[in-house]
Amino acid sequence: MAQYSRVSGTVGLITLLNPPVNALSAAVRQGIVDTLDKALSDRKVKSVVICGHNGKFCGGADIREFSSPLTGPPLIPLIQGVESAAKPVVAAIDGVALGGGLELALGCHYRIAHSKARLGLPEVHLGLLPGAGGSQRLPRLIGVPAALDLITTGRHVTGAEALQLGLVDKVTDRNTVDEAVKFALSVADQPPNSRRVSTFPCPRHPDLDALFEGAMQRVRQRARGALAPVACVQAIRAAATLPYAQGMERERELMATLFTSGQARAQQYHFFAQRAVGRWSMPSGARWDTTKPGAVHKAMVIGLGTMGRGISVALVQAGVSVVAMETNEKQLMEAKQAISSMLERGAKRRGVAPALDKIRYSWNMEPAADVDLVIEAVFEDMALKKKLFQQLSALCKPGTFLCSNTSGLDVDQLASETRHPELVVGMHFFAPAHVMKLLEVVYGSRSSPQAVATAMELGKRMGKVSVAVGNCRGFVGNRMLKPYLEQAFFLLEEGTTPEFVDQVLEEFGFAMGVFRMSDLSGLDVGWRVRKADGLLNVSEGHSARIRQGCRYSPLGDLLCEQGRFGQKTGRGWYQYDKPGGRVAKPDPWLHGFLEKFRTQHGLVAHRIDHQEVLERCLYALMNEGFRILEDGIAAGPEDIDVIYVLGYSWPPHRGGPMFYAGMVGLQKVLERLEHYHQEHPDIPSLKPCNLLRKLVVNGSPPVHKWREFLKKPQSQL
Ligand SMILES: CCCCCCCC/C=C\C=C\CC(=O)SCCNC(=O)CCNC(=O)[C@H](O)C(C)(C)COP(=O)(O)OP(=O)(O)OC[C@H]1O[C@@H](n2cnc3c(N)ncnc32)[C@H](O)[C@@H]1OP(=O)(O)O
Repeated sequence: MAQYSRVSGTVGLITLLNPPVNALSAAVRQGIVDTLDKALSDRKVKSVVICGHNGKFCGGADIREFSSPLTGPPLIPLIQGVESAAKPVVAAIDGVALGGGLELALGCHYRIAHSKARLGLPEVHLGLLPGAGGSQRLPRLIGVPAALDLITTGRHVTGAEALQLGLVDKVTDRNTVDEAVKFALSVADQPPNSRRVSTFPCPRHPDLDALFEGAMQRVRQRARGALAPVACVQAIRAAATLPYAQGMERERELMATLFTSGQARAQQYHFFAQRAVGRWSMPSGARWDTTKPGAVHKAMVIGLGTMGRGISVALVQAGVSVVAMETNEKQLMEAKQAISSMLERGAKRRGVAPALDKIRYSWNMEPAADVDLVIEAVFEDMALKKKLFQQLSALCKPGTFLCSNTSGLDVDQLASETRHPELVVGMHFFAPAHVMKLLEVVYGSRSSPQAVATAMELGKRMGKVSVAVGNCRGFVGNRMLKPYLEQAFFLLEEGTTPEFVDQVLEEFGFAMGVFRMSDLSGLDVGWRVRKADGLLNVSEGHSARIRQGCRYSPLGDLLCEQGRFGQKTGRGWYQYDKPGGRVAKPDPWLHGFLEKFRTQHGLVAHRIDHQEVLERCLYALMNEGFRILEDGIAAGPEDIDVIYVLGYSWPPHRGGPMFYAGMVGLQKVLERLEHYHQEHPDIPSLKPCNLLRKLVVNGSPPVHKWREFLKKPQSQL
């Protein structure tokens, strides 16, 4: 709804009221229509101010309403009504003006913003475009290049940046509504005719064709296969080349296509899933809303390789005092330099001073005695980590939380080395740790709810989306990666090439195919893990393609034995011009090696098509996702999907692997897995999981209903 009052004698004040973000629900839209009508028909009112309740202008259209038929006044004519008002209308922008909220402000004749307010058109992240005139008004107001940037990236700008762009008329650090009312009094006698943005000509640009071609190329590269960014560019092109009314018609057509697309559904699901994962629970019944996190003022990071450095930066930027520790003095100095420059670069980007005084460096563990939380990020070696946890347990003050950045080792084993296993949790960051938004918080069988709440809260402070998951090998993300990688290797053995597999996966929407990605992260990483798991030993009398009773591909190991570790050595699944080179080129040596391997193992290469590559890689991964749900390692499909989109570059417009399984159809996924498992009975990851069968038997319910079919995990406390 919207509240109405008359202030300062002649200003009609409309306040949008729909906590928490004053989204434009049907009731709010109706409220705006009614109150605007009141203001315009009140002869005492000379000008109008629109603001939002509780310091937030408006978070946009109410996304929850997108899945039901439209009720209440539609937004486009509503904004048109604001713009065509005969009395000046001023938007008082506090907090946020996003999506439909900013479009409403663009319909106002003046915009006054708080310097710290955030403005933006983030519809592209919901699979949409600014479809209430935003794609037509914004370029007319701030020019085509700036509009292309804001609309296709969906990025938010501060009030201060908005002033520079010409998006707002005035910025204030005082009370925005008071300033807007003063402003409204000052323009009360000025007819708003010349202030209607829809009547502005779109600023000219010397080479529109080149500009749009460049923009189209960029959006296609950034989000392969996503419809919304392309439609955004097309709509802005209409603004630049057509009269307003025709541009609006084009915007409507494009929006109608997007609105009903599976991609929009997937991205809106992802929006709510990111928020849903914050409402975590544990098998013991402990929950996010009944558990108080511990206070973390001071933390210690142990091990300053790439991960430890990024974690230190993320903590400092979140306002936590950090002791960064590394035993080797030379490495400590190198890390100090790297961390300082990361902090400086980050501060420059955010327009603040770098908080270099928030971090100090140590080559011994003594400072651990005085911190609230420790995150170890040492080499992925269980023996080393165990020793460290023993030492920490003896050194730290009572109540210090002990966290491991392990990407897959057993958190319970680490906890068992300490006097207080309840204080131990996994905090699995993703590289680069100060940039990537995902954090897997891993609870062991003895982790206390408070330890989990503390890690979850700390993740939030660092700007991350934290997902609480149970303890198992690889947790959620890396556990699911295993069958995916495995299939890719098997497909090479059976006849295809790394280039073809990567092409198929990149066409699906991954930024990088599995082999390109493996070259980037280093083939030796997986090799070391397989070695530790005893997988490199061939049992006597057995084929090299069978290990521990299952089909195994030694291809990755054979490349590592040749010193081919990927980009860093200039050779991997591809060749590079030099060690550290980034441009992957097909490698004839590798093709010859694959042929030799097949001959050696009596394999006859056969033609593998696009469908088989995609299905075997993705369905094996999804199947593991169903197993993870069945095992209670993830509480729901949203947790898995958020992990995959934010941590493993799963394309957001496909929602995440579990959502995608629902889109494909669970019945089809089951049938194809059955088919592939019949063809390859020695690959257990292709055997359809029971939960998948159960869901199919129960009519393939939509993803938000799957939790009803999951066993309630037993309390482990
Ligand atoms: C047939 C074809 C017809 C087509 C015609 C259609 C014409 C349509 C016309 C206009 C369309 C306009 C499109 C839009 O406006 S889409 C919405 C654009 N806005 C956004 O994307 C903003 C989304 N929100 C955020 O980014 C953040 O929530 C933010 C506002 C920055 C606040 O962040 P924070 O303080 O961190 O809080 P939370 O994110 O946790 O949010 C708090 C709760 O509020 C819920 N929320 C937020 N925004 C919305 C929204 N726009 N609609 C509904 N609900 C929203 C959010 O889910 C949280 O609730 P919960 O915890 O219960 O999930």
